Amino acid sequence: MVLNPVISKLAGKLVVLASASPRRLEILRNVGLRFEVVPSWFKETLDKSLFKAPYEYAVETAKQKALEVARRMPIKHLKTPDIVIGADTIVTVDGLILEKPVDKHDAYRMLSSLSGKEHSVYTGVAIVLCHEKENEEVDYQLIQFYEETKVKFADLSEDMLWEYINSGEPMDKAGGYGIQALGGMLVEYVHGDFLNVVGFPLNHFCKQLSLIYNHCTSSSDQKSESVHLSVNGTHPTPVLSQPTPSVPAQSSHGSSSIPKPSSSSSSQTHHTHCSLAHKVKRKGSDSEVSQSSWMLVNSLSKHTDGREAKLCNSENTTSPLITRSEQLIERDVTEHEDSEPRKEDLERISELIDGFKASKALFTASRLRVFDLLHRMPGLDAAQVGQEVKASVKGTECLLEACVSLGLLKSKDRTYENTDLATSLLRSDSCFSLHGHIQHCDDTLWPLFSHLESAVEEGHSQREKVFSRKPKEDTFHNSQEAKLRFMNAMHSVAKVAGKSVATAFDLSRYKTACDLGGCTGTMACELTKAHPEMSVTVFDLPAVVELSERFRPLQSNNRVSFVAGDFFQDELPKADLYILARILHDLTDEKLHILLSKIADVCKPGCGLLLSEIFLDEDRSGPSRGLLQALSMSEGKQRSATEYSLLLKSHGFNTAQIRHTDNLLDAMFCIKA
Ligand SMILES: O=c1[nH]cc([C@@H]2O[C@H](COP(=O)(O)OP(=O)(O)OP(=O)(O)O)[C@@H](O)[C@H]2O)c(=O)[nH]1
Repeated sequence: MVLNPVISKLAGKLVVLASASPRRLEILRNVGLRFEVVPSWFKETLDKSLFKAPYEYAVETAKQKALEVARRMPIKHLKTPDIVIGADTIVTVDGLILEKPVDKHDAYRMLSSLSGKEHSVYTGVAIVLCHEKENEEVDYQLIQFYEETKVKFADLSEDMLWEYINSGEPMDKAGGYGIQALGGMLVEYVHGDFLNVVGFPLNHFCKQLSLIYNHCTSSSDQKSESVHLSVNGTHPTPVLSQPTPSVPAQSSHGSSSIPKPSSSSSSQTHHTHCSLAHKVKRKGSDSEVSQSSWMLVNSLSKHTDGREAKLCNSENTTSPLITRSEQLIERDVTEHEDSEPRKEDLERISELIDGFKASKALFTASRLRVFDLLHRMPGLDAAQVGQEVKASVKGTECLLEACVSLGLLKSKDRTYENTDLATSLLRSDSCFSLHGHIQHCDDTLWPLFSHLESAVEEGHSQREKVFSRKPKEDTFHNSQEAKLRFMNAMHSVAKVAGKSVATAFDLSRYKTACDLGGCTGTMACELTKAHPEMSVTVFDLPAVVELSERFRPLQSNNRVSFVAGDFFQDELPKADLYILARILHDLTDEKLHILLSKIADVCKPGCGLLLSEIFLDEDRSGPSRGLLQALSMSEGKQRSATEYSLLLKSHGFNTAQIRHTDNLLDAMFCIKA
């Protein structure tokens, strides 16, 4: 990229944005940066009174967000990113730090305190460079900075304030406003980087990147300190995990290649303070070293030997760290070709090879209701189980032993009982039973996957061949039993994932919702539980609505009602929030646009859309449950959060928040512009 060559230096690196903010995603995506989004799980609860200046709080929060993801990824995602970017935006006025409002009254408190005044917006940014070493340990280097922008609000009348609050825009935004949208109308002037207010100081970020990749200063100018990461199980915790209040900012920094900020006053157009100081404890010494620098570079290492890693040296304009990692990769390749296979590689491959056997053992035990039986009668031996489930003793014994090895059953003196996992998820009558989903996998997906080779060769689903029915015929043209099985599968997934989706966002402003294709009403029920003032209409095909009566005693709730209809053909029920859970991934592009256009037509500005699907990683490298599902899908396709976001944007819905729930389904909340 000519405009900013440093962006292209990141090509080929695994860059991760540790943020759920759709604005940060858009700002970075717009300049051509390719990255994955892994929102941080760090809770923004640092004690603000520990920080001398507000920007220190923002920088520390950004650092904790980025480090949490940098540490989690090798363990949970089984890959180590090259760079993790974290950010935190705050507003300060009258000595107070304002973050995102928790409810409408909080938004009112914030916005009325900003009315008619100038305030500062700080975004703290942390860039964590991860360097995987030969022994699979990871070195972390940390670069932190912040940007300040001054914003002046006009005087806001009560009517204006409440109209703005009721638009729903303030809720997920620092200080309770979005300068890029309706909130822009409240602003008299902006002094400084506009994008910094929106959530990411792009210009400053690019400067820092070029400092890392292009213009390294000498190692003596750019000191880096080793910080010991104490290893606690698989979650190393840095010694500096607590906020470390800094000494006052210093502006001078040797021969740093980034110009010093000009002295700032409240009327300056660009505030770029970057002097931070942290106290780092050296291994083997109790002395605390204060470091104040234009850019703070800490090398955080899991090593306990106190070795220092330098980011740059004077002879070499590229970071020796990067050169070293490239050398490592080269050597690794040759070593792996010649040497014996590694134990963990063999284990991984065996696990994959045997995966289908494990699935089928689970499906069979589930179909024979082994988990129900052992819940009622724990401590049976193989002969007793065989007798109860009408199966051979020999076969039952093999199945039970296999289930023990898979962690589904426990055995003692050749008798069997359920593990906690089986009790909670595998019994057919447990609250979070996945029994219906497992049966669907066995009845429908298993046969489809045995024709995977032809599906891949021919590029389309093998449903017709496998179930001898025309592709246009869907599940609901089949027997009552098939319909019920399908509904059971949907029901069980919605039971397990429903609460995470329903509670992912503050939807309290919406009083009427409509769950399109809401099946048995499980998600609707979870939404009414999470939002006591909300009523939800489940809109689904007449056959589904009729059969859903069988599930109703499970979720008796007078705020959930059912309307029969076809969302492609019939008028949609009126609502101010529409829910699309596990619908879009299964539709062709054409159907998808028909449906989204229909929703957009009935939505007024401010109406919400709650989307729930599996969101693929931005580079489509996972999660495998999403990618494996795609192998048996008939019409649609799996998408990343960004792809869904752009799709919805093309129908006038702006993404307000995205949640990777860590449950079976992720969630996205959009607002009609
Ligand atoms: O004018 C605007 N001001 C601020 C925003 C958005 O506000 C949030 C700030 O919150 P935070 O920094 O905590 O980030 P989160 O959204 O919670 O995401 P993380 O996962 O990174 O914690 C941020 O989204 C700004 O974009 C705005 O949109 N306009």
